[in-house]
Amino acid sequence: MELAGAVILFLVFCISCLFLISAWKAMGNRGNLPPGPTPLPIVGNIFQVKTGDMVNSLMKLSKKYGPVFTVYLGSRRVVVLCGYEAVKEALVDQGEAFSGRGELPTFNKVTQDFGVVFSNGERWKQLRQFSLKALRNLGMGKKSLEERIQEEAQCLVEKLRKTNELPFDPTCILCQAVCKVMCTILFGNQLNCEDKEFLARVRMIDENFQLMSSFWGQLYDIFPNIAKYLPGPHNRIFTCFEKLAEFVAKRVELNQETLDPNYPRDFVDYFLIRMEQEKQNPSCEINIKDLVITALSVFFGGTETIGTTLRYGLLILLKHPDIEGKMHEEIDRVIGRNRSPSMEDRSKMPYTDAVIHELQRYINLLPLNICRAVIQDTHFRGYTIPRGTNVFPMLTSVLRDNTQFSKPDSFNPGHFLDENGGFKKSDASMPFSAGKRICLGEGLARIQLFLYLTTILQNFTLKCLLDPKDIDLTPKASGFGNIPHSYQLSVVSR
Ligand code: HEM
Repeated sequence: MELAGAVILFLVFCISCLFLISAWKAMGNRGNLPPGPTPLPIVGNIFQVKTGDMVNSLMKLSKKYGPVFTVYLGSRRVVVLCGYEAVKEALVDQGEAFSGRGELPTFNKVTQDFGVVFSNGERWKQLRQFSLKALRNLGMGKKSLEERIQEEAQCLVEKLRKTNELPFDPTCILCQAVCKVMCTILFGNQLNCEDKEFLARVRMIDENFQLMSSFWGQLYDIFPNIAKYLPGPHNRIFTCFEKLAEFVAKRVELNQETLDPNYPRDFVDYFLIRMEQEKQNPSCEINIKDLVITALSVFFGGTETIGTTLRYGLLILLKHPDIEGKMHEEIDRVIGRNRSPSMEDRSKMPYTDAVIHELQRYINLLPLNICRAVIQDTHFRGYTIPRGTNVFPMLTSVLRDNTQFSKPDSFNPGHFLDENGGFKKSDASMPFSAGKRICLGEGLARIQLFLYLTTILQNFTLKCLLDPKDIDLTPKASGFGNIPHSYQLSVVSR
């Protein structure tokens, strides 16, 4: 018996060794892939790409291997692109080849490959076209939507006034304002935004963005097949996403029940009508799950990105009161104190415009971008990247590229001003990414950032409990997103 046991153990050992060696060989067989550190079986480049510090580890590796290199996150092969030139060449010059969406396991557990953000192929093309058309019909870039945001900006001012110049954490107030606008776009005006369930969902959006960017979120994104068995805060991500998906699915059902095809009220209505029109079209691949997941992605993606940019932005302005002062001066001169800021004002406000561009550059909200994939075998800078390979077109390396910005690590609105104080564009300013999958909400985000920030500063001066020199602008977590440290501020009426 003992001998039989030893033989079995020996066989298991031999088979495991063979498996590990063949896995190692397969990973080591680079073909004509870009260079990179040698991976270990199963855990890949665990010693080079540090969980919890993915962004910095990848930037360090680019110093050794150059602007295009390969790493293994567990057993997933990822080609990393660094610097404006490499990212632009891939996403813009070879836009079609790099237009696939790669994996983001923390999201994929809920979305699978449904919805506009994570679908691929013909289904993605149709979803993107559907979504853009619906947003345009709803007035993206038109006066009606601008008026809705102006109205919300005034509500925000009222709420800020009620703080009576006492210190508060701005996270919820800002997130709520943005979320209300996103809800009007997606679900019309029927939603009661003071409702407890709605407010709980708003908190979940922020909580999830923080969790996804934390050590645990990164651990799950690198080793989903191991992390799914581990207890830990990452499991909360899926509870929150499921609750958010339930909330959105309920709203979609309500829209279905009350739909009048002649009077579409919101994004969901436009989508439902288009789905009905395409019912007989055999090449239409879109179904109700695509609508729910698209609405969930826009609800989550739209709210959290703008909310965090505003929160981080106010913290940066607290550290730079001189810059806030110059914005006050421009707002007073161009808009005055007696009317609401509007998008027409922006072209007359080069300083404010430059500050907002610089805020987005410096905050660098999604440093890794959202993972892409190549949709065919792709020749790139002398290498061959096999079809389906995941790609990180690192936005951090573009927004902090020292060939494009004179002082990339400092906050300096001068990056976007010419010698006469006029606004100066920069091709490397791509917080919304570039190419065929460029952020669908760029226009909407730019309107909201401009209107909220100018309306806040038209009415208030920002005050902090700390001395500006003690304010820490480094992110408290940097993974999927860059998350600012928690802080309190007070707003003093002007
Ligand atoms: C400050 C605000 C925002 C930032 C920094 C931002 C950034 C990004 C980035 C970097 C991507 C990935 C693009 C790529 O794959 O190359 C993206 C995709 C996307 N964003 Fe945004 N975003 C913002 C606001 C919004 C808003 C308000 C919406 C809602 C309409 C939105 C909807 C989307 C969608 C649907 C995609 C997926 C597009 C696709 O795969 O075709 N985003 N965003």
